[in-house]
This record gives sequence, structure tokens and C-alpha cells, in this order.
Amino acid sequence: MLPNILKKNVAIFITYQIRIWNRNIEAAEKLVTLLISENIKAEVSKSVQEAARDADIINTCTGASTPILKADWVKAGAHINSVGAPRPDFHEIEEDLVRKGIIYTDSRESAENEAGDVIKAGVPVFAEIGEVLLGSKPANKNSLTIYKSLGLAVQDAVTARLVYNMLYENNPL
Ligand SMILES: NC(=O)C1=CN([C@@H]2O[C@H](COP(=O)(O)OP(=O)(O)OC[C@H]3O[C@@H](n4cnc5c(N)ncnc54)[C@H](OP(=O)(O)O)[C@@H]3O)[C@@H](O)[C@H]2O)C=CC1
Ligand SMILES: O=C([O-])C1=[NH+]CCC1
Repeated sequence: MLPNILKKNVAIFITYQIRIWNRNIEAAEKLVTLLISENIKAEVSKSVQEAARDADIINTCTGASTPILKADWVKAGAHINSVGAPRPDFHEIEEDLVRKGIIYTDSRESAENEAGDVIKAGVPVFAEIGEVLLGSKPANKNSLTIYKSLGLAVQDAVTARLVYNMLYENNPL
């Protein structure tokens, strides 16, 4: 999943340097090689701290059950996209870091019931992404912001429909 997220980031931001950390360095090297082969500037970091240092955007996408990203490693004004820890008993972001951030999510109900990091920190969700897109809630660009992604069933349904159409309607067998 992470390669696709990174490519989307690169499509949006013109200047960038991507640093990749994985607990298994060979996996990080493999991803960096893939990104470089697609002309995306990427390099391996030996630690999460090194990867996060001075980063404007941090993407966490792990199956970790204890936090891997700590508050002291993240600069003021950074934005974090947290994709992992989608269960109440899973964590990938340190509690203090979640408390420092303004929390955005795809579904408030899901975040309050499923996102371990949000539940443990006991912080309110500031806005759903839909509210930001509609202009009813601000993006707070200069603050530390955290987008807690959990996925919406409608995304799966629409994707399944697109795949079905490609297979059976646009390209009938
Ligand atoms: N928000 C959303 O919409 C969605 C969220 N998810 C969640 O995102 C996460 C990643 O999913 P996906 O990419 O499919 O999973 P993968 O199994 O492909 O990748 C998991 C990654 O997490 C790493 N990892 C696992 N445990 C730890 C740990 N304790 N510390 C550090 N790194 C760890 C793995 O490292 P290694 O390579 O060493 O094994 C691997 O790089 C999962 O938690 C999944 O449930 C999934 C789909 C949608
Ligand atoms: O596939 C998955 O592991 C998940 N999808 C949404 C939350 C977790």
C-alpha cells in the first residue's frame, strides 16, 4: 500500500525528498529502488527518528501494536498521515504526539471507536476530511496536524464496482 501512497504524495508536491524506514532494512531498500526506478527521489533511513527529522509530511503505514513515531522527533507544523493502527488495541504514534496534533479523519465514528492512537490519547477528532473539503472546517496548515485514515466501506464498494466494470462491461470476456 505504501508505494501507492508515496506516488500520490509526489504527484501533489513539486519539491520533495522521500526517506523510507522499515524495521527490516532490506524491505526499505527494495521500496527505495522501486521509487528511484520511477524517477522519485528516495533514500533509506536507518531509524524512524532519522526519517522523521525535519519532515514536512510523515506517512506511517505499519502493523505495529506499540508506537514507532515519537513526539520529540516531529517538527512543529508537520503533517502526519497515519494509515496503520486501525484497531483499538493497536498503536503506531506516541500518545504525547497525538495530543499535540489536530486530528482529522475520514469518519469520526470510526476514529472514535477503532483508532487505537486516538482512543488511548483521549483527544477529540477536530474534523472529517469531508468537512475540510466542503469548507466548514479549516485545514490549520501551520499547526501539527494528523490525518487518521481508517477507510470507508463506500471506497471498497466503489473500487469493486470499477474493477467489475473493467472486467465485465468495458472489456467483456
Ligand atoms: N487506513 C486504511 O484505510 C487502511 C489501513 N490498513 C492498515 O495499514 C497497515 C498496513 O497495511 P499493509 O500495508 O496492507 O500491510 P503490510 O503487511 O503490507 O505491511 C505492514 C508493514 O508494517 C510493518 N510492521 C509490522 N509490525 C511492525 C512493528 N511492530 N513495528 C514496525 N513496523 C511494523 C511491516 O514491516 P516488515 O516489512 O518488517 O514486516 C510492514 O512494512 C495495517 O495496520 C493495516 O491494517 C490497511 C488497509 C487500509
Ligand atoms: O485492510 C485492513 O487491514 C483495513 N482496512 C481498513 C482498516 C484496516
